[in-house]
Amino acid sequence: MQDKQGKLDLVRDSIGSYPDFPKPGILFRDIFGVLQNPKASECLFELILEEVKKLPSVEVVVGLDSRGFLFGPVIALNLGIPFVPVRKRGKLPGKVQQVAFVLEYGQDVLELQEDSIKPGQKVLIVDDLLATGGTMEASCKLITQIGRELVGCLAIIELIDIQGRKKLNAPVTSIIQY
Ligand SMILES: O=P(O)(O)OC[C@H]1O[C@H](OP(=O)(O)OP(=O)(O)O)[C@H](O)[C@@H]1O
Ligand SMILES: Nc1ncnc2[nH]cnc12
Repeated sequence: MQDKQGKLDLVRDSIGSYPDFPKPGILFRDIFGVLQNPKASECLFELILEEVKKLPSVEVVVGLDSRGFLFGPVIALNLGIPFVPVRKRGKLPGKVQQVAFVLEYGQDVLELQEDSIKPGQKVLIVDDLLATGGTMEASCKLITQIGRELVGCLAIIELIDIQGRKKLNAPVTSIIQY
């Protein structure tokens, strides 16, 4: 049984770092390095669940396309609550709500199925990484656009210098900070 600092160290040491990917000047933090190491993966999920259980009554976990899908369903399963995806444009069937958001080059659209979250349900948004916060901010807008209550945002990795959390009107939790 490892203590909290031991778990954090193992997870941090397992995150890959790739300079100049996918373009010059970006230091890419690769969460898949953690999932390739079962012990690190176990430690990460323990750390995540410890944080999530501090939040007030989460009733739905929303995961962001695509790396949020690696964590959201496991969190939801552990809490015994539904998992709902936010996807990039054109991937979800049925009636969807849309939010456009600005990326470094150009823009994209995120979508959420309208009937996926019931009125009054409290929502936690989960993604692997918070950088500019553009993706998380657009996802927060989707939740409030359909009139649902956002209780928190969880990013496994937070790039703190970029200050993406300033864009978000909900409590932000992260596990590993760079
Ligand atoms: O805070 P931001 O500046 O918005 O960046 C964070 C987002 O960027 C990455 O996703 P990406 O768009 O690369 O898509 P992917 O998860 O499908 O690889 C990451 O998984 C977050 O979703
Ligand atoms: N530096 C980074 N590493 C991995 N994913 C990212 N998404 C946005 N910035 C990123």
